[in-house]
Amino acid sequence: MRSDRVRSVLYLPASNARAIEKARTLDCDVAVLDLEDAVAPEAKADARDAAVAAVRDGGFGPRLGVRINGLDTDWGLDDLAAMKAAGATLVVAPKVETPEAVHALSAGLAKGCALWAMIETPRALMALADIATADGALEGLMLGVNDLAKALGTGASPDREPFKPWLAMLVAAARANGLLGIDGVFNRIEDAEGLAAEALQGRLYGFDGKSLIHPSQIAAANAAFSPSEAEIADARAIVAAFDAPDAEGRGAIRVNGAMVERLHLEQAKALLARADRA
Ligand SMILES: CC(C)(COP(=O)(O)OP(=O)(O)OC[C@H]1O[C@@H](n2cnc3c(N)ncnc32)[C@H](O)[C@@H]1OP(=O)(O)O)[C@@H](O)C(=O)NCCC(=O)NCCSC(=O)C[C@H](O)C(=O)O
Ligand SMILES: [Mg+2]
Repeated sequence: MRSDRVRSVLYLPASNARAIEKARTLDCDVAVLDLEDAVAPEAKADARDAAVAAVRDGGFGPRLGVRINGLDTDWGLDDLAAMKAAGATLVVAPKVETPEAVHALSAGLAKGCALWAMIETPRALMALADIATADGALEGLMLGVNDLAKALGTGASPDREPFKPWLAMLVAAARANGLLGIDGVFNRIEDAEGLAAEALQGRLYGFDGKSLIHPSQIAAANAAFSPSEAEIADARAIVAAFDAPDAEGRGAIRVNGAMVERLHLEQAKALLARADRA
């Protein structure tokens, strides 16, 4: 059965045999073999073969995806056909800008294969609502912060100030259409503190998980996107308070000094269910 747990989504170049082997041993929720920007043009065909072999051989954690090249490149259509033939169950498409692109990609996938569309150009930001409602095989939206920073001309900022509108918009588009929302990568491999803060920021904005580029980043993403002990304790207190006899017939009660309504009870139960699954 497919897992919807996407706390940690680790990219690795499909041209890197050692990384593919290593990914089979890692605790990421999703491994994404990259055929696009992490693979040089002269290595594209071999990388595609390696991705096909990896899909066929399996042995990865809960989910394995493949990021293909854009359909407007020399490699995209062959990548898509190869993934269909190999039986890939998740394809990530870079630089999706229109609902028509979602339809074209969906038409090239095997039945049951999910599609994640990368939002990483200004045109995609302007067409986000149309892309998110395109349906087809679309299961998730992924933010591509490197391409987006380049195209928008944004500067570096510790708190991702220039990205905040797009973080919120992507999550809203995902939630409005029952899609997964995956935050972008954090490039500074050695900055563990910065990664932890950015992963928590993504969680705060409502993302389901974070894109990663190195095995050392997995634990921080898994922690940030799992319910914390404090959240579990709060959720249990809300459930217990609504179970108490004096809450009967009441829509709003006081728990630990705050107003809590039945919508919070639903949230609390959902969080506890997630904690149980973790
Ligand atoms: C960034 C890297 C090139 C760094 O490589 P390197 O310095 O060689 O790594 P290490 O020596 O620290 O590696 C230690 C061991 O871990 C394995 N490893 C490294 N990275 C990965 C990985 N991503 N997945 C699996 N395993 C990995 C090494 O093989 C070592 O193993 P061992 O031999 O057992 O010690 C490199 O990390 C890397 O290539 N990362 C992924 C790059 C990538 O895929 N980029 C594409 C997506 S990023 C992007 O731009 C998203 C979006 O499009 C946007 O626009 O934002
Ligand atoms: Mg990109």
